[in-house]
Amino acid sequence: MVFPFNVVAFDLDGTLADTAPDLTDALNHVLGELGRPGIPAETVRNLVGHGARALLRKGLAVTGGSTEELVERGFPLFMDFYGRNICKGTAPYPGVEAAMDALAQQGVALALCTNKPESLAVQLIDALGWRGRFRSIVGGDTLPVRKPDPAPLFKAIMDAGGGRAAFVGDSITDADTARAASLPLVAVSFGFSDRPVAELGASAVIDHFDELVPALYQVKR
Ligand SMILES: O=C(O)COP(=O)(O)O
Ligand SMILES: [Mg+2]
Repeated sequence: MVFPFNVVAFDLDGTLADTAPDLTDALNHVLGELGRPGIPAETVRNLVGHGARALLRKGLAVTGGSTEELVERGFPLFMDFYGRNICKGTAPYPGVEAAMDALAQQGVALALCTNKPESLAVQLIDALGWRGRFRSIVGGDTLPVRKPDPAPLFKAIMDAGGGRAAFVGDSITDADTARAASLPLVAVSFGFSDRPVAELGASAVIDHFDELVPALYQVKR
């Protein structure tokens, strides 16, 4: 059977890898520098998905209040600390490399569409040894707009060669992006969603990456 998609685009944080430990360390480092208490990784999981500034803004909000001045003060500290510690506690989700191999064997091009700043996304993909797997990488600052605007997803797909495409993600941001792009979303149930994944309105939900290829056959359009 011919594979139903030419390009599969992936979100990064909470989809390909559990980045919460390193994001938490970086956020707590910055909060400490700004005189705030740290917050646990379980809370941080619910704050990721709208980019680094949004993470900082939400981290400040739950530890005493956020101002744009504090966000701007903290942002370079976050970029510096996280950049130096980006892959210490971060772990790929089980089966993700086998799933990427299976897609590549079908001739599918892999694209990355994350709200992480592009430089950090490239750095993390490099650290995970995945640079050769991705035909395109689009971050939250690659274009003037970020997810849930569909433009970054379209760019990631076109840069990867275009054609029939599906998106794989973990959060409401990804669901809104896929909807805006009129593309199918496969949602992962193990990511950073701040609400039950069943409520995202995804075309399919997977609990393990072994289910990705069958799910893509099922959602083909
Ligand atoms: O919020 C972020 O920094 C990135 O999150 P994403 O990879 O899930 O888009
Ligand atoms: Mg995500």
